[in-house]
Amino acid sequence: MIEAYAVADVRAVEDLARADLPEGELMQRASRGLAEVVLARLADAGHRRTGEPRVVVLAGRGDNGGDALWAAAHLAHSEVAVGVVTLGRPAAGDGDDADTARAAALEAGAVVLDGDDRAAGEQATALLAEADLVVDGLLGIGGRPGLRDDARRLVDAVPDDAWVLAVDLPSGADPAGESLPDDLAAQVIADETVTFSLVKPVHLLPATEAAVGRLTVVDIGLEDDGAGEGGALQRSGARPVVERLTYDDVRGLWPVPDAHSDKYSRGVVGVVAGSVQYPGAAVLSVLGALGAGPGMIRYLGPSDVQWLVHQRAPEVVTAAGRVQAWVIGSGFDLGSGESVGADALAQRERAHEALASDLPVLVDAGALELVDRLSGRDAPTLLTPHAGELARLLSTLRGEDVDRRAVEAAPLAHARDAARRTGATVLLKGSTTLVVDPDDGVPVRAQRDAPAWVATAGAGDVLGGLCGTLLAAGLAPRDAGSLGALVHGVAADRASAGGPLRILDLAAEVGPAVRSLLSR
Ligand SMILES: NC(=O)C1=CN([C@@H]2O[C@H](COP(=O)(O)OP(=O)(O)OC[C@H]3O[C@@H](n4cnc5c(N)ncnc54)[C@H](O)[C@@H]3O)[C@@H](O)[C@H]2O)[C@@H](O)CC1
Ligand SMILES: Nc1ncnc2c1ncn2[C@@H]1O[C@H](COP(=O)(O)OP(=O)(O)O)[C@@H](O)[C@H]1O
Ligand SMILES: [K+]
Repeated sequence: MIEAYAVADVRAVEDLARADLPEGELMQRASRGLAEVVLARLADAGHRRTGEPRVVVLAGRGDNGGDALWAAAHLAHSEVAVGVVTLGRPAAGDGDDADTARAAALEAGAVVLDGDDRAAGEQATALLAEADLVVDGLLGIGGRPGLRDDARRLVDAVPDDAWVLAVDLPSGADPAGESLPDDLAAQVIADETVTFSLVKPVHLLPATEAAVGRLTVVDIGLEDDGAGEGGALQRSGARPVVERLTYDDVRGLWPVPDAHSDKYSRGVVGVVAGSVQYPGAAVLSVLGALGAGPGMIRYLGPSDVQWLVHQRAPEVVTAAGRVQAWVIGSGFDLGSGESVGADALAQRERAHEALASDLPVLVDAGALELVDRLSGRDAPTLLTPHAGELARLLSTLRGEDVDRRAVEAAPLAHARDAARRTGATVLLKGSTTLVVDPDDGVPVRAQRDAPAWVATAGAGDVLGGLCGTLLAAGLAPRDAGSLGALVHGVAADRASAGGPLRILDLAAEVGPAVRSLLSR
């Protein structure tokens, strides 16, 4: 599991650690670790042009700039050609003279330019044009989202083929990971981000993760080292606010049958999905559920759709009976007004019954409009909207128009609001999928496991079925949603293998994905 801590907690942990250490020690550890990563990337050489490697370090006025400036000094000592552009007066480390790091970089042979000076600004642009690797030390966890014009001019001058390595986080990104900057161009888009001991929400949440690139964690000694006393993190009592399941977590969470299992104890999934208009969604929902290994599937829906489901999955039972969790809504066409047909009415009735039951229910797509049926529901409930569906759901809940773009600009806040208002767990789909519990104190899960090729019709239907099997096996909605998203992503990766994928292939890869994850 990867765990991220809120910025205020990170500062408290760092303060605790600093109290036991010589002045400036944490920044020295951070900058040395950072310089080592730079040296390793230069050695990788894939992104290097011919000739001697040129590193340009952008250093802002805070401690993020201090880290970058000290790293520049270490690099210059390692015979790397380093140019530094400062904006404002960079800090030089806890309690140090503000000029020490700058002087150290100069003395080690780095070219240091004052980016606030107009003439030097032009030199800085020329220096950047030749860079193989750019270290972004403009803003760290003290940064407000967005970049000022002076910083932006420098960032705009970074060549496309330079490796952009952000210190702690890409400057301009919201450290809390809550929102996109107003102007998307006003942030650094990093190839890699080097952070120090603790992962922060910016690194895992959907509004900011895409700008982070590859995440590398350098240990500066904030966590328990196993030597007995407990590290600053443990002593602070800080709890993570965001979590990400990794492949190694699957074995501990996945419901694996044993000698005492039978089809009922493993879990029967009831699927109420599809319509005469969208029959395929029923097939995909059922195949997603089957891939995850349920005890049994009951499919309820129009007889033509049942027939289609049976063509693909003869083991599906279509008679009513015992169920341990429901999956409702994929491919619904519930109709409205006078145009409601008998099939649509019957589907609506089945969905109402599922929501009125005391069984876990996964509510997808068309069934999300039955939101008024959620009030008073105590049983586990997992809503699985994409951004557009969440905007519609919130419009209904708030009684005012919520735009899809508003959801995309601040995904976590919107998912949290929907979870609070409905009392359900909300899984918001996207390239990073969020799973938000209605209880604010529970860490949010943020999964990013799928290739972008999976953004194709039907992928969500498979996900719903897959998560439904996990609910029927007894997993809580947060575990079912995040584990389901992980496995869905791995299956998509296998089906894609770097190219376009068909949804039936994705569904067929769910079982093999589980097998490979369980045998790690
Ligand atoms: N505190 C510690 O013990 C450690 C801190 N470290 C580094 O210190 C960083 C945090 O340093 P700071 O707290 O100084 O914060 P920053 O380095 O993020 O800088 C904040 C400064 O930038 C200004 N600013 C904020 N947003 C701006 C914007 N959008 N445009 C222009 N100026 C803006 C602020 O007014 C403030 O002066 C971390 O990210 C990390 O890189 C590391 O050295 C590890 C140890
Ligand atoms: N750019 C992307 N990268 C990775 N995964 C994505 C991306 N866009 C969407 N997804 C995933 O694809 C699936 C799409 O589901 P959904 O929007 O419900 O589609 P549909 O309703 O057609 O099945 C979700 O699992 C979502 O998380
Ligand atoms: K930075």
